[in-house]
Amino acid sequence: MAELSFCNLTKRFDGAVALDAISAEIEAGEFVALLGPSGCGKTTLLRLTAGFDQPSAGEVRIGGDLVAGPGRFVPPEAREVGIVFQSYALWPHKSVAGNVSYPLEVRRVPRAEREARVAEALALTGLTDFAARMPAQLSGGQRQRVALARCLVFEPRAVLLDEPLANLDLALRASMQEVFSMFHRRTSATMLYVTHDQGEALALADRVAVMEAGRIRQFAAPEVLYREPADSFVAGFVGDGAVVSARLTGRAERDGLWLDVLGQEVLSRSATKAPTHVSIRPEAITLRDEAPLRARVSSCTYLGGRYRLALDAAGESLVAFSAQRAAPGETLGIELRDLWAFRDAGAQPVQAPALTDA
Ligand SMILES: Nc1ncnc2c1ncn2[C@@H]1O[C@H](COP(=O)(O)OP(=O)(O)OP(=O)(O)O)[C@@H](O)[C@H]1O
Repeated sequence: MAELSFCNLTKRFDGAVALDAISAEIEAGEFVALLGPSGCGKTTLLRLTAGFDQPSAGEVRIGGDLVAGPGRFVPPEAREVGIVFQSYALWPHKSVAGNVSYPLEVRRVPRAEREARVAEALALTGLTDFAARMPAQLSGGQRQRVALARCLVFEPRAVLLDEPLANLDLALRASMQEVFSMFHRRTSATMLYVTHDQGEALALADRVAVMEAGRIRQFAAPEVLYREPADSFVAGFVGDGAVVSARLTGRAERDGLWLDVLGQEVLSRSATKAPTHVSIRPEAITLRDEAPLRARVSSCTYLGGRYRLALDAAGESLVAFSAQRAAPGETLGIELRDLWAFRDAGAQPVQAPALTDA
């Protein structure tokens, strides 16, 4: 049974739709990221799950129990979910151990058990040596670990995290990502993690829900989002690369469709027989001097170990990787392979005229 489930979940603020009939299921122990641009409804979905807001329509279930829906609303304190905010929200006058112990005191857990569980939670988050410190004496990363320890100590059914790393610098974000991963592996907690940072979502989550304008555009494993984006929005928002229009040549094979892409006939993977666009990831472009498709280098950036080339080819902007530096203005030959084709809502598939051997 799904641990968290949303059915036609809708939230309107003064008539404006923030969440538009979302349905999704999250399995016990899954780490799910909600990814999307500012204002797409990520925090609203988290707040409805926590019980800080009531839905305008639809249902939220936790562990199969209806916690919000027609005629029913379970308040946040009775939902048994842990929440980690960007702002840490620690008690400033309690020590680290005091903060972590608090949820157990509220639940009237006996002292000996409380002390054992606090020690365990501090050990799991690497805070044992900081037990007696006050929050003001900690770094941002350490404070966030206290917030995590405080939420795992009462063994919640699910942990909700709202941009927990947004206040930390880049190096600390990377090391805290490892703390979250380790925490998830060791506790098998169900986690719902809000971020607008695609790197964070792809690195941490088992599955990512890509949201836009109150809807989920695609809910899939990171590798699937990258290799098989459902539409132009997902292809553009997740990972590097380009989206260009494609035309059917009418030829199909067991492992794909032949499409006219930038004037070349390219075998493409697809889930639909009538695609309108292709996603061209940098790995799908091979540089080859004698290739007939010509591309002009518009910029070259060193990434460490390889170069990222921004290219113009047949009026489209592409991205390729190269082992060698290239000069802006230089012309290169490129080959396309292993493209992913999809149909964009509203776009009509087009049949290409027969390609001639140029
Ligand atoms: N209390 C509120 N009153 C009115 N409108 C609200 C309220 N809370 C959110 N909204 C609106 O609902 C929409 C979704 O907001 P939400 O905070 O869920 O987005 P988000 O994806 O979390 O964005 P961000 O990444 O900027 O935090 C936005 O248009 C926002 O302005």
